[in-house]
Amino acid sequence: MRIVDICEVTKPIASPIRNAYIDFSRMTASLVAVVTDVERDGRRVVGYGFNSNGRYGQGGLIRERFRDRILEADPASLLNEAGSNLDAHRIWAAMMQNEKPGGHGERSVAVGTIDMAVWDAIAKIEEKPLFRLLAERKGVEADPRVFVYAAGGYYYPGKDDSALRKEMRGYVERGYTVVKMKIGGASLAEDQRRVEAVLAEIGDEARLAVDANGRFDLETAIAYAGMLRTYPLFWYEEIGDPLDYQLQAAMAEFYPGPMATGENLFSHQDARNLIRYGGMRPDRDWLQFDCALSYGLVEYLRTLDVLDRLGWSPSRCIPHGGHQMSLNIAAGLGLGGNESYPDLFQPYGGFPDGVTVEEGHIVMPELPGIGFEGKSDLIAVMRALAE
Ligand SMILES: O=C([O-])CC(=O)C(=O)O
Ligand SMILES: [Mg+2]
Repeated sequence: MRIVDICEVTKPIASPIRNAYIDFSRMTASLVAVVTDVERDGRRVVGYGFNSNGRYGQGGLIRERFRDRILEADPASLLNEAGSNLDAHRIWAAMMQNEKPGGHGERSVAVGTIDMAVWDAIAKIEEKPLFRLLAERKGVEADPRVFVYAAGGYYYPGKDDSALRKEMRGYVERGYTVVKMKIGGASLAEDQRRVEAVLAEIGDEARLAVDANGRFDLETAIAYAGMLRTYPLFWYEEIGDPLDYQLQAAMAEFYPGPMATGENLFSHQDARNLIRYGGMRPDRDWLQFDCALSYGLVEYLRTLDVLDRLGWSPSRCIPHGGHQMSLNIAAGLGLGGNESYPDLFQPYGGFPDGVTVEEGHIVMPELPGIGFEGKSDLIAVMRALAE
């Protein structure tokens, strides 16, 4: 049993939207295939992965460094003890040889993308949904019913309050009970008007979360907190710079409601620093680390260990990114849910065909691997890469 090839292609996921920090007019994502010599059901097992939106494709790093380290390793060194399957932890170690610690940069995105494809292959070789395999290995019960919320509410040219309300109404009609919108890309007064427009639209049918994408300095963060805390928000997300733990800690004094952050922290060490120094409150705040951006599930398992040691339940994690990999982690390891972008970043985001949102939850279908084969537009793009 061995990995015979690793293919990467960088694909556009461009759109005219913007958040408080970036626009997505040139956004790209890496799509990766890990091709094995294993056959299941008369078909070669190929694992697939891609990176989340918000960081660009990683073709350079994947092709120049990480792919070759796996392909040049002794194939037997990448298998589990029994030699019956690939071992994600050993493959991860092969990728990360000769890499210094710290200064994570974006190699974490390249490694996370390959790691996703490795786990897809492993679960396919075992002929199980990844969420079942993860629960089994951890000795816990899987729960295929996962909370999901609708992320959107971006700024884009010509978008007025009525378009924003219509977008949010669409999410509520599709079964979501929590919707998210961007703030920090306009004046405070304008954002307050937008927030009030959305709250008037959704009434008590759904809750609203807001996301500042790390835009605010302390003064602005506090000014927004004074405005936002008058509404019953689901959370106030990524208020200041992702690495400014002191700012995050200070916000607890000004914002009693739930806060969320972590999508731009890319390692278990960074996650640990957030918990140590960021003043996050385990009874109400949310952690959004996204394995596809942060060295993959092998590293995410370390992050969950760190959280456990520091008294945090996995149910406080609702990852960023809206991909099926995190849906599997949520269903298998008891996360609090997952992000979803109902109208964005297709075909990569979303659910397998036929899966619908009901009362803010989806039920995972029993598909081998991560479940990409159940999403026809996505698997068509994936198979074009490697099958
Ligand atoms: O706009 C983005 O970069 C995505 C984001 O923050 C989120 O999904 O929370
Ligand atoms: Mg965010």
